[in-house]
Amino acid sequence: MQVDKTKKKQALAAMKKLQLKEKFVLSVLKDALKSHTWDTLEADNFNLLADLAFQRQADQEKHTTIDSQEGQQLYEDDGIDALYDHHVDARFEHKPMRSMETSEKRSFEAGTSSFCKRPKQDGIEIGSKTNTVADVFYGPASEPLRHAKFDSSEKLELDFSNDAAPPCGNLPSFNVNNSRASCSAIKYDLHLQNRSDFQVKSETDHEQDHNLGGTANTLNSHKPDFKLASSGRKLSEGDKLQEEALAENKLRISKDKEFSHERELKQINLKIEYQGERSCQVFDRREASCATESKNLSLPSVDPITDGVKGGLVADGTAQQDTLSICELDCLNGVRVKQDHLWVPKKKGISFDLDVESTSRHNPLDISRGEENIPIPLAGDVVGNLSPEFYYTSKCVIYQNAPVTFSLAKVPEDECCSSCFGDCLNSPIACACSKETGGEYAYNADGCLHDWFLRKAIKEKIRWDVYPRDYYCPSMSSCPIERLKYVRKIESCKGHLLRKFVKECWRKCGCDKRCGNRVVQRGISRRLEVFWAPHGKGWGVRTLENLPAGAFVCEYVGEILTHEELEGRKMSKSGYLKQPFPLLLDADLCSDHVLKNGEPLCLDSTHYGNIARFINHRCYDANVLDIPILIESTDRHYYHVAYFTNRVVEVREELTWDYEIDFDDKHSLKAFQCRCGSRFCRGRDYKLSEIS
Ligand SMILES: C[S@@+](CC[C@H](N)C(=O)[O-])C[C@H]1O[C@@H](n2cnc3c(N)ncnc32)[C@H](O)[C@@H]1O
Repeated sequence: MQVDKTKKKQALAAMKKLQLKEKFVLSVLKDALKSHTWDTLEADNFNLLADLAFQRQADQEKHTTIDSQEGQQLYEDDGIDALYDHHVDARFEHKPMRSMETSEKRSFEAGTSSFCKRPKQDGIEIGSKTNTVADVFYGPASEPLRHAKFDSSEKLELDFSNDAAPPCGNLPSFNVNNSRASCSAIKYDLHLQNRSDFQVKSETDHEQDHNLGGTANTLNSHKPDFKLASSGRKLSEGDKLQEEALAENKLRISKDKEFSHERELKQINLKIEYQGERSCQVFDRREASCATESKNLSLPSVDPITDGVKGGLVADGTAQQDTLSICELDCLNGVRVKQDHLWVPKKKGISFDLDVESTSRHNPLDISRGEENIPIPLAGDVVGNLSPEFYYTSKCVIYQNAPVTFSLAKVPEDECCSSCFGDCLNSPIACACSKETGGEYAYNADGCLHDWFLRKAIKEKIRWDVYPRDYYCPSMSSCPIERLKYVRKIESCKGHLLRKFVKECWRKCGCDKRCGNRVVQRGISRRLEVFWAPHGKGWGVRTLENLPAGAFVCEYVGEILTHEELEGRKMSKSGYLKQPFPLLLDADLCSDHVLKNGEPLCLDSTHYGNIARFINHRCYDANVLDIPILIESTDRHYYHVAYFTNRVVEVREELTWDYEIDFDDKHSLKAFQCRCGSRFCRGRDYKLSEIS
């Protein structure tokens, strides 16, 4: 059957949105047309075609051989294969969700189908490749970062929902461009499309500022958070004007000075002008701040814009200059805001200047301060410090009492490979270090986890998710973790997942440092970046390169604490641990050996940590998995926690990990309003119930 070019183009465009390759789609289309009419294929925005394409993709993937049958046999089949097939599809976002109930199928609309690989939440495509401001300014990550790049014809889609709040909470956010060569200031006019969807059209306005070293700075994704009056509520004068301002596209945000990207001392002048005919207070200034977000981020509720306002603004359109008292604010993230003038220019509404000083100790080009093999940059699309402040360390450090000592004498001869040479992976006989994984190395020659190991580890987690009760701690109410909790009623332990460990070769082994069985100890080798994550999650981590499944991302590094010490920390400071997440080293807690108080350990990256402290949580279908790694000893009560990708992860995708939060546990300090966006989100009900 002949299909005209336009139709074919439409089909390809729709499939492209689902990240299906053109060649692949053409071949599916060719076969599909043998048994289906064009009309059925194109109905519901190519629903059937998408279905067939994903079916074909799934069939092809089924035929992919698992690379080590012997290794797989290591672990006897535990009967959860069916579950695995069901859930792995969900975890592997890039696979079709074939196992979904038909009733779950929503009508397909390119990019929103239930078969769409990227789940959506509230209409926001997670990890989507729409033009974010950062994308437009910096281009795709494969291009050198931090070059001002802006196509004034581009329309930027900015998300003014609760998502892209600047780290400094109350401050407008702006880009810092580290390129010293170019210099441009960009003015935006905000255009109101509808109440929840703004679009920002740009007008480039190149201004050279040689006085400040020619450093470029672009005002970016300003999140005014101008709340429109909710329907049903009587509009105040301010609300009305605010709505009017937005509706009339009269709001202009610009900055009029360049500044140096070095964070020690920075002066930024931002101007927000209302360009309507009517002057006076255009919007409630408190509402112009990111107040909602600041609550989530535990930022001070002080509003630098509103605080200190002296006197009111005139309502009759005549000019009046108003001065703010100096308001200095130390946001938790270290940004200090100094504001000394708020003035109302004649006829043109309001305008104000903010001077921002940053006091961060982190170098945005490498927050690791050279601790890692490769720099860990802080994405340049927002200004703000990493909060709360911490010291970057690439190796775990003992806080005080943790009984962790390593010595060569403690490593038994049969638990190392002193007679090995070079690369153990090339040795015809697997060395003693592979005993932990049944005589097979967990890593392949590319330094990634073998598929068989990865799949087992994923299954392990799924089993845990589905049958947590199978994992009750044998010691139940005497669980060493529960015993330490400062709650009146000691609850019986909800269980600890007994994990499969990987043992790496180490100093007592005869092999080379480059031996293939030494991956985690060699440190980060992939290009990663800390960025301001979408959907109000705060900072996050994304990859700047495509990662295969099983790739080592980073280790979770922090202070090694005893449980008593951790509980003490929790008690000592209200709100402590709200940001970084302490991690229990409980991968072997349920074995026969019952640990005494003080023995169970945990890692806390609040004060000392590495990039892992920025990895955000995602319920269930996160793309990285934590694997316990033994390096210096085979004593499982202290081990390294390493993150590996559990599927292919694309460049610029956010890396997420399932914190295994018990959202039902109201005592848990860990609980937060989950904004992971996963369709399997466990925290959503919690969130809704908490809000209502
Ligand atoms: C380990 S830190 C991750 C880095 C953190 N976003 C930051 O800005 O430092 C964990 C904290 O991040 C936030 N977070 C992580 N995942 C989240 C999610 N799915 N939804 C909402 N907040 C999240 C929570 O505040 C949590 O306590």
